[in-house]
Amino acid sequence: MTSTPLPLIDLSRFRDPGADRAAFLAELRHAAHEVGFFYVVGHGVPGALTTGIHEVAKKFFALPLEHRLAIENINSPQFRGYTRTGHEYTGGKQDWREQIDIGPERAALPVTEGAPAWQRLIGPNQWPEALPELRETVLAWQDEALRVSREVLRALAVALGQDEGYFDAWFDEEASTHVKIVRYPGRDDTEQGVGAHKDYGYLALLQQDDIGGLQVQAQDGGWIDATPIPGSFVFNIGEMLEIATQGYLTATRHRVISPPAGVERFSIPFFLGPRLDAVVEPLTLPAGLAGQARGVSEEKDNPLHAQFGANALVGWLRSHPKVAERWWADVTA
Ligand SMILES: O=C(O)CCC(=O)C(=O)O
Ligand SMILES: [Fe+2]
Repeated sequence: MTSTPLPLIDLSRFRDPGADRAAFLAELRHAAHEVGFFYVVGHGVPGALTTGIHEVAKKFFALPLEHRLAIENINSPQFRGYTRTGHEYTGGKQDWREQIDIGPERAALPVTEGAPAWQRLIGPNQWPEALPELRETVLAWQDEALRVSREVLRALAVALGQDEGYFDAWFDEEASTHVKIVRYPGRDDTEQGVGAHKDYGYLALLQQDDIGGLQVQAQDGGWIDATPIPGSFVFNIGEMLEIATQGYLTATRHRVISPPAGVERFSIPFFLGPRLDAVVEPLTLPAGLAGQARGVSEEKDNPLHAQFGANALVGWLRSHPKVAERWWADVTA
């Protein structure tokens, strides 16, 4: 275990005419290239909203199991809704967390012959009737998480020598957003809260409480604690940015160690990806950076797909075998 702290980026410096923009961009580029994980402050998200979603998350997981199961994800071909503790798998091993998955609210498309399988990821969410305030709080938080992540992505585009709007072309109305509301119950027997993995979109933003447990893999293979910093979000690079930059940025592996027995941890990750139909192309890096691109990682158990819908679908199928078995047997076969 290493205790090197992750870099901290003050995002307000990106638009501040009084700030040293070149220094800001160099720091951001360094954080994203060297570590792939960094804290973001100066994001402008009201404290009332971050506190509000934490409170509503606590209320949801305190509901009787039958109310949580009323929105179980097994009802949803789109993997939306509630996952019970122990029903999610990472690296082939059971994770120890319960969660709600929420995506863009859309009607499911009619299934047509020859349509790509990932189209079936488009569809409605499941919201708990027993806790109506969850929906409005999550939607308000999701708007802010989207705003902040797109701002980070614009700053990254500039730091990579592109126009600020470079990535905007990959969004339109179909921007892929995904919110998870997670509770890690404490345990002492094994440590996997969520196993080591990479995130598959462009960027992930994480709101975590003050318990800790998130760890980031350093380039030397050691694990760095992403110790909670109040008022910050933790950001990390996903696989689509690794593909877009040919490994100048890499999707960094991370995991969560379960809190000890009797302690619970809440976290709210938000994933920003391109449109499901986007095929992410390599961007042209400035000469000074291109030489530092490490190439796209080739792992037997996790081949990366430039077609985002396919990449996302593989991730869902791997994590939720019960939903896969019920709704996706034709694809997994
Ligand atoms: O809960 C956390 O701290 C991280 C969760 C995570 O990495 C994920 O859900 O992809
Ligand atoms: Fe993750």
